[in-house]
Amino acid sequence: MVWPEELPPTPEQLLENVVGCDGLLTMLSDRIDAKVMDAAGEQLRVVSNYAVGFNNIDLSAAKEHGVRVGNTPDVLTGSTADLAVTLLLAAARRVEEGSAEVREGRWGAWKPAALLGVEPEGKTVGVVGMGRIGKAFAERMVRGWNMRLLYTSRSEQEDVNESLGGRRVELDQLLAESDFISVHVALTDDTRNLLDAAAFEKMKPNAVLVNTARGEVIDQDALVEAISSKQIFAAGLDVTTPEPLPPSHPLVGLPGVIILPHIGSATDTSRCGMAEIAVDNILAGIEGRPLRCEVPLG
Ligand SMILES: NC(=O)c1ccc[n+]([C@@H]2O[C@H](COP(=O)([O-])OP(=O)(O)OC[C@H]3O[C@@H](n4cnc5c(N)ncnc54)[C@H](O)[C@@H]3O)[C@@H](O)[C@H]2O)c1
Ligand SMILES: O=C(O)[C@H](O)CO
Repeated sequence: MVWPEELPPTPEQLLENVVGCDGLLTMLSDRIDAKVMDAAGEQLRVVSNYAVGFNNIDLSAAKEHGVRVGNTPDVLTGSTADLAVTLLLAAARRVEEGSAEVREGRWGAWKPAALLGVEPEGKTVGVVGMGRIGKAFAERMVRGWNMRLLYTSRSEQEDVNESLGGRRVELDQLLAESDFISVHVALTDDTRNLLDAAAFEKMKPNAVLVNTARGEVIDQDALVEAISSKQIFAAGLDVTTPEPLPPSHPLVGLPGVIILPHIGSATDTSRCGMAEIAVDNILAGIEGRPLRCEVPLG
């Protein structure tokens, strides 16, 4: 069956509707854990996530249940890196605030010091998590704006060091020296709330923070405080927790913050590429063939 509603199934609806399925094609709003796998039944062979991130799937439970897991890497790397650049520039140049002034009829006159922003040219960019999207973002910033590159990674990235002049550093150094910080780590137990109040204290007052990874990597209460107290300059977020963020949340409408509805991969090219891989993955899993893109279960 194809879920017919506009909104994703609730956890209860998911449990009811997976019964008897051989494969599940899931989205990041579907939490797939042992309960769901038990409800599906023993014939469940594959969970094919229509996303590169797979933090919504319990991999240990998948291993225990003999269920393979697929994801959709690469085809969305460029589009998501482009959106990180878009957010960086939009936050740095206060596009949201300016646009709101025009829309709401508050724009009085051109003034020399109105809506002053910060420029990336020649500054330092810090990439938190140098995976596929982190690299594509770093390439854009170093080649486009001649930036000095710092990054965190679980291992040294020789190609990044050689081709982009990158330097792998500890997170604290990245936070203290970067003018622009972009988050690209996968969400895991190690990266949840990686950027907390202590991290914001280390950042420069002119820092612009971008997150296109997962909302849970940033402590949002700490971010509200950091922006409100001008501890950092601005933030551009494609991801939040929860999604959608209620309109009453203090981050919504906070000057200096621009929030998008998780559209990093929202281009025809990326979404069609993701669909092809996700369909290939579920068919291969059901038929017992190797998945085109398989998530290792450890
Ligand atoms: N906004 C969107 O629409 C959108 C689109 C695509 C991906 N994403 C998010 O972006 C993430 C990255 O995608 P990708 O294709 O680059 O994946 P990737 O696996 O290539 O990169 C993730 C990187 O995080 C690193 N990492 C994990 N734990 C770490 C830690 N504790 N410290 C430092 N680095 C750590 C990994 O080593 C890896 O290099 C996805 O997991 C997903 O959450 C969001
Ligand atoms: O992980 C992913 O792929 C995104 O969040 C949606 O494209």
